Amino acid sequence: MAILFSREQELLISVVFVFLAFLYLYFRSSSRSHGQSVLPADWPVMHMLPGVIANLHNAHDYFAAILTEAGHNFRVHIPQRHIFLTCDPGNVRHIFTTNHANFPKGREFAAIFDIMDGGIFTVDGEQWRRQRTKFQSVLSSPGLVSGMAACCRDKVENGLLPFFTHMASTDTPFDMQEVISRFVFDLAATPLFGVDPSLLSSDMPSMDVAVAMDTVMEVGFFRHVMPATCWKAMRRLNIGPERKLDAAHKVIRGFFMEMIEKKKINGERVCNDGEQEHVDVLSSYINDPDYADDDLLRAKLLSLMLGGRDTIGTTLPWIFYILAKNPNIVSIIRNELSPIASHKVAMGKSSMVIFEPEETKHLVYLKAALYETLRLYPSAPIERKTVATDDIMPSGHEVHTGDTILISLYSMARMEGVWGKDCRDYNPHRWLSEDGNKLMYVPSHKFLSFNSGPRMCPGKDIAVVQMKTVVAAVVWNFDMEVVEGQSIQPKLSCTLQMKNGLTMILKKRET
Ligand code: HEM
Repeated sequence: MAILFSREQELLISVVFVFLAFLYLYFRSSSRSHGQSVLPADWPVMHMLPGVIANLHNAHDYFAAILTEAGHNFRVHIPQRHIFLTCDPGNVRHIFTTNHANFPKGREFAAIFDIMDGGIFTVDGEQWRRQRTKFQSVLSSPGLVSGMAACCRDKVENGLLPFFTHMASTDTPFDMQEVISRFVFDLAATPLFGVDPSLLSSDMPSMDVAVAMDTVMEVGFFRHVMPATCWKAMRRLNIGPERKLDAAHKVIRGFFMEMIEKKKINGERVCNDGEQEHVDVLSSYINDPDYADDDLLRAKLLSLMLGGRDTIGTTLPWIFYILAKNPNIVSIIRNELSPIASHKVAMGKSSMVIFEPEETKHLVYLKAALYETLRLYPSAPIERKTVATDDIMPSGHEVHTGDTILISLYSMARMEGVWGKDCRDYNPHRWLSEDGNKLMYVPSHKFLSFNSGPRMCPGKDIAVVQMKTVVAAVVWNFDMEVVEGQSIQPKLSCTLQMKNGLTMILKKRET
């Protein structure tokens, strides 16, 4: 009886939320005047939830507007939750480094990403430490990182460039985000399983697993914003986004179980980049007693797959979009690539120039352009932490046990107080030393795109190598154009994918 009553109550809460959100939208659209405060009103019962929901379609810019007006920190009060929203670098250093033990991800975070529960992204404390140590030892194994770099180079030469050449020769517009999504799926899965799923191939197979992974991030965003009782009620009733997520979970589970079963039958396989063979990551995990449980193994592998796939897959379309709009920056990148390319052409290599990972290592401007993209368009635009015990932030704000802290990376990039008056401009020069020969040191609590402190991204170096390989090859061999009339905006998701994709036309360059 008690359980029934609780479900009815949860459903009622959901209906009331939706009703109030619509009501608020209606009044807002007819009442907001220019110059009015963007800070959400604190209503009885619903507190700030109606204001937050009314601006959800534009959440990241809305948070940036709030934090600009409020001075880098703001308390968001919604039913059942106290949220401290910040983009203050001093607070970030405190949360991620100085007092990081007091700011775990927390159980609610694990519940939100239940398909990954037990994987490195959702656990804290000793469980996290063990997985981090394991992953770092796998990454440090001789040949794995160079194998990942080599696999990327190989896929650029045999997958991405032939596809682009075909589209360019027929003047056909295509969705760059979808093509990159196929490419990074293969890029992340090949070293993980030792098998190339070949999503980027001429027959363009179904992307249902990649789409299911995107759904986890989209519904994850919804769960972050909604009071837990609301999304849990929807999950029990299997309605709305929760219904979509349930279907996505089934697809993901099926894919990972298939890969694990194949591995058990076929034993250790290798990722072959044509010249050398490299042992895959799954082979290093499959006989480890910490990973004996299949569900846990799946959750842990999914975390690694998302770590490599979603991040690079989100960043590359943004950089192509920005470069297509900034021909002057493309020219500077080409000037930097030119000595390497001329050498290759003089050696009589094919008309399509591929830059080896070793060759792009020292290219400073290319790296500055990548970092500038990640600054303005961080692949994880929001980080979330929980407060373990009462604390006082360097900004003077008090936070209390159980509070949620949301750190808006997207907003931090848009704060004049952090990045200067031109913070909203795309300007790779801000990363360069005066003589332009070196990259300036920027602390990770200010440039948080790869996280900061003990949980800093362990894949950063390999990610930069891979992205440089892709961007150098595309920029050198093609001119890029964004098809007019598109609305380019972030999707409502935990990653900063583009909502409507990115339709582009490429033209082969005569070099
Ligand atoms: C553009 C590329 C990348 C970006 C921007 C990026 C960013 C991040 C961020 C922000 C986190 C913290 C996430 C959180 O705890 O909420 C993270 C963690 C992590 N990343 Fe990356 N990442 C990138 C590429 C990669 C790659 C290629 C790999 C794998 C080779 C990887 C593996 C991981 C892992 C395992 C963690 C968890 C670390 C921990 O919790 O201790 N990342 N990354």
